[in-house]
Amino acid sequence: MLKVRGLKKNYGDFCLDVSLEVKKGYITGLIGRNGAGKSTLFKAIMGLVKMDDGDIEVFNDEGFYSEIEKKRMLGAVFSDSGFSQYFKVKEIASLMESMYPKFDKNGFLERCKAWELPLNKSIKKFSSGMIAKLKIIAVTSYGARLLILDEPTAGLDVVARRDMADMIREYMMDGERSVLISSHISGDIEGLCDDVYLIEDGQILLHEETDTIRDGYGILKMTYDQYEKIDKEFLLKIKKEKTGVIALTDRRNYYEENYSGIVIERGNVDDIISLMARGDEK
Ligand SMILES: Nc1ncnc2c1ncn2[C@@H]1O[C@H](COP(=O)(O)OP(=O)(O)OP(=O)(O)O)[C@@H](O)[C@H]1O
Repeated sequence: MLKVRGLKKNYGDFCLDVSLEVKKGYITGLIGRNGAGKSTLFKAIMGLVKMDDGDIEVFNDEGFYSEIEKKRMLGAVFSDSGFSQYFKVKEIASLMESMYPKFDKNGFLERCKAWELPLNKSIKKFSSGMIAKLKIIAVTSYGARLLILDEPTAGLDVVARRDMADMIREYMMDGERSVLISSHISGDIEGLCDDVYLIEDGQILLHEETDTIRDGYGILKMTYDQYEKIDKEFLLKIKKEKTGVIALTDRRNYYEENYSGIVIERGNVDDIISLMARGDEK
């Protein structure tokens, strides 16, 4: 669905250098801290930022589509752009109907009502959470086959975040669509995505299927003595602390089977990010 190869963009000291792929039927997550390069990558994919080098293929393995068709099949949500503040939801519906042949106007208005967005109020009076909801309803209403969602959960409360995740899952139901979604709230990504890229300082540090992270990765908590004796072959990163050593592995089972005296936890995406980004080589 989407292939990014060797995309490079320099902003002074910051250098983005990324390759990634989003497969058909996949929700792919991009997790990274503030300033990691998520928005720059997404804007480059949408053609809003000029790349210094690299190659981006969208829908190339899906058959032949004209450039206008490709644009209609691609939907994006950015936190710093959206509809004019002076529009009302009803006016946005009419505008989108004129722009997108496959726009589902009734479905759009129904979902706005279900999410308690007033149809006749200018969106200038909407809260940031209401605007975030409106954007996601809009982008999933015109038959786009690939969504690029840059921190779509920013500004949403816990309930609205769950609603949004449900809406994305519903959008994915036909199996022919894909989503690339960024967040620095890894909880959002963990429950939703099929695979995850971890970005730090413009570089991809890790790419894994979420099932592999859940089933294979683990955090080992050891004394210095235990660390000295342990087989380090499957340790990815370590962090030395006053009380002992914490290590990240992608072969949790191996250590569970062979080192019963060591504390081994499953670890969530946050733990893994923190060790991948801040840990040392073993
Ligand atoms: N137009 C620009 N001109 C100069 N530097 C820029 C520009 N856009 C982004 N940058 C720099 O590129 C780096 C990556 O920024 P980017 O917005 O892509 O990060 P991000 O991961 O989306 O961060 P956040 O989570 O805070 O939105 C930052 O150092 C930022 O200052």
